[in-house]
Amino acid sequence: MEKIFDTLIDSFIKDEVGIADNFLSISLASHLKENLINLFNEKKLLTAGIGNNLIINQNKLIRGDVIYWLDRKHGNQHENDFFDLMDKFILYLNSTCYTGITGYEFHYTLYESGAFYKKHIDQFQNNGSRQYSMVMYLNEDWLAKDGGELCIHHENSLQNISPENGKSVFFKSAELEHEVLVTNKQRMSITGWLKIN
Ligand SMILES: O=C(O)CCC(=O)C(=O)O
Ligand SMILES: [Fe+2]
Repeated sequence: MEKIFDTLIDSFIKDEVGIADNFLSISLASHLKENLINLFNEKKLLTAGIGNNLIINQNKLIRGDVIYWLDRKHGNQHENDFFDLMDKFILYLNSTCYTGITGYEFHYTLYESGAFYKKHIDQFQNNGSRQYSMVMYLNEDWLAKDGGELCIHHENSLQNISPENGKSVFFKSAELEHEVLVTNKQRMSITGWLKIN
């Protein structure tokens, strides 16, 4: 476990964007994906930032994903295994990097074919609690032609990261602009933020 945490943290320190393949075990990734598909079929995934229809329609020009927040209160075994993993990661991060993270939030995310999320940063203007962004992908056999890369806008370059099953990406929420390029296939993930409250 610690080896995979080190991979994520070391690459973050070196490159601003941490990447660890197989951060989620094959079994945890497949259970979480099954949860996500069930929630989607039950129509529980919704547009983020619900407001009136005008806002929703404006929002769709910016982001086309639908989401559902994870919660230990759901009593779902696999969701709880995921939170156990995140608790271990945060303990490790706080003890090795003195990050002082005190909380987190994570949602399931689904992009239908044709969806995207335009360039943005993850910290809200009126709330600086989000410190680190973390995305974990749930897509088996992702091919280059499927698109849907996470594109990181570094100062002088672009970095495209394909959303392959089990991969985790980790970066500072307030600093890095990024976008999700148009996906040509249904694209699933868990997205979240490590916070200081
Ligand atoms: O799914 C991704 O690769 C990134 C998603 C993202 O940027 C967000 O939800 O804020
Ligand atoms: Fe983002």
